[in-house]
Amino acid sequence: MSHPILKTQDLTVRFGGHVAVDHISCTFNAGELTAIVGPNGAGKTTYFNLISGQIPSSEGSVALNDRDITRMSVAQRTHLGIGRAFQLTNLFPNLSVLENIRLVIQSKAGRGFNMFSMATSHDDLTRPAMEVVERVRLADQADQVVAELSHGNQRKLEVALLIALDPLVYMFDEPTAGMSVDEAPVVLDLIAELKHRKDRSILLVEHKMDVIRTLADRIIVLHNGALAADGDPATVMASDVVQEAYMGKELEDV
Ligand SMILES: Nc1ncnc2c1ncn2[C@@H]1O[C@H](COP(=O)(O)OP(=O)(O)OP(=O)(O)O)[C@@H](O)[C@H]1O
Repeated sequence: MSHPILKTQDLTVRFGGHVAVDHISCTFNAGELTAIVGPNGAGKTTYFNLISGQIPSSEGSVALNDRDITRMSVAQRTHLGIGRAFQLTNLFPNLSVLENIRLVIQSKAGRGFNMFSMATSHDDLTRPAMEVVERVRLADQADQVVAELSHGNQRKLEVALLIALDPLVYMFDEPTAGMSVDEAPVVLDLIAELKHRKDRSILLVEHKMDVIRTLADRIIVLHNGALAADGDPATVMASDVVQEAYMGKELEDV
């Protein structure tokens, strides 16, 4: 049964006189992938930043499994189960793909986040890390230093790190941006696989209509920082608010 995992209540942030996120109250359920859409400047990234703790809110609250996390740091939120892809990238650009994933697994296992404690004998960490590497089809790059990866493979690594972390709330911000048509399906398949985890909630900021159509169970629309629509994809996409909000803007295919 789907249950609420993440809740924002009247979540608001002001930059000077500008209200970038305006009293957004929304609940995100387990087993649900919610696409967050809206025109440029609508507040999508800022809403993400408030949920993951990148910026403090001016008003309102964020709760994870009914626990108030509004004043917690990014690290505390990550520990409790908020997982945002980019937070984890380039942790150690001079370490290999496998080593980076192993560090996340090590930290998740409660053994601290200490790269100096790494040793090849840590088979119990290397094996699950290698499984993740294979799952995201980075096996050929497992020993490659992260800084030298192609853009597409760096994006795959973002997803890999998140899978290794296995948070309660997966947050993806345009996960296939800048990827080639050959590379994007791997990432989309991985996100689709995550949907089988019925005890997790997935949030996805996305402009590409085909991606939304394939993955979303629900769409919320932000407009001028406020929640303008919320519902199943077919209903929301056909709504006046979406048609008016975009009017030939960047949401592809509307
Ligand atoms: N740190 C900041 N200081 C001042 N204004 C900001 C700051 N961050 C965001 N804004 C403003 O808040 C509004 C929302 O921006 P945000 O980046 O969240 O929109 P978005 O929906 O993610 O847009 P895009 O699709 O272009 O990424 C914009 O008007 C932006 O200029």
